Amino acid sequence: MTPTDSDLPDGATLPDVPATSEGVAAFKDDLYARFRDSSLYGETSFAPVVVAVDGPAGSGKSSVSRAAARALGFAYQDTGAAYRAFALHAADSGVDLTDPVAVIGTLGTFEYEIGTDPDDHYVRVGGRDVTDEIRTPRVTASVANVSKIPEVRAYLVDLFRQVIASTRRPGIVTEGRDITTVVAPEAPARILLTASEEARMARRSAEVTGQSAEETARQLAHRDQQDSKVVDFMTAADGVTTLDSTDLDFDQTVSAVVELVRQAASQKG
Ligand SMILES: Nc1ncnc2c1ncn2[C@@H]1O[C@H](COP(=O)(O)OP(=O)(O)OP(=O)(O)O)[C@@H](O)[C@H]1O
Ligand SMILES: Nc1ccn([C@@H]2O[C@H](COP(=O)(O)O)[C@@H](O)[C@H]2O)c(=O)n1
Repeated sequence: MTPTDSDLPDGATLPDVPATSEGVAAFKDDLYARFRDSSLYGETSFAPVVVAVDGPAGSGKSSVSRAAARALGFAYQDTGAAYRAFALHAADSGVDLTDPVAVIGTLGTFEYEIGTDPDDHYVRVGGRDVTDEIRTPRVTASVANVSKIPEVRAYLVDLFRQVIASTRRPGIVTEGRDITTVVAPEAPARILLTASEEARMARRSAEVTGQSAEETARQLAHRDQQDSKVVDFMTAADGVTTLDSTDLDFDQTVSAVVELVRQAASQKG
């Protein structure tokens, strides 16, 4: 939706929209900066700029997307958190996770909330904070049982789109496995974030304690293998830019994502 002066604080006005694409990009940067620095998010009615990020386990989707969202003044949505939270909810409901009908039956009682502020990320189910619990090996090992069920995917894809539509920031970085292809195929910036299996395993091993590097690597490879039967997140779909972070450090990877978003904004402008 085109912004108008009524979207701004009393007395503030929007500058004239410049005629060139570079001018439009600069205009948007200026606009985003205004909203990033203001408390106006609650009063805007812009369609958010969607940045879609997919990739395999350990590629840096969550950490890089969150940092990029912070740098851009955008919201951040971790969709894997919803699959994890739903797996926890279904297990806590006492159903057998290998029984799809029983699992689908628990969707009706799944009360999910996610914090999309990159500086205040939380996940709640039924009002209970499960931000840390959904990262436990028990949940990680069980999540593929629910994420492979088409009815669960359809329900969560709808939920992700609602979160995107309800953001009050100028944009939202949404990451997962099927964001570039299913959740937001029309997003102006679509990125497949990859890294070699060795790099991903080494990064994941560095953060996991209490388990051998071999076991961590085995679990990561197993999860990718299970997940890739359901969605293809190893090859970039048409129009999706591959960003290989194998030889980039964390900050370089975040900068590369931000640059891709700026390029996409200027092309659209
Ligand atoms: N370019 C990079 N260089 C070094 N470390 C990185 C880089 N990108 C990410 N990391 C680190 O790799 C680890 C895994 O990243 P992250 O958890 O964001 O991956 P992910 O793709 O979300 O994984 P999963 O799908 O399993 O949740 C983190 O410790 C993160 O800080
Ligand atoms: N778009 C997505 C996101 C996630 N999944 C499934 O959830 C699991 C956990 O995701 P993380 O990003 O937190 O690792 C993942 O292994 C997938 O099974 C998905 O299917 N689609």
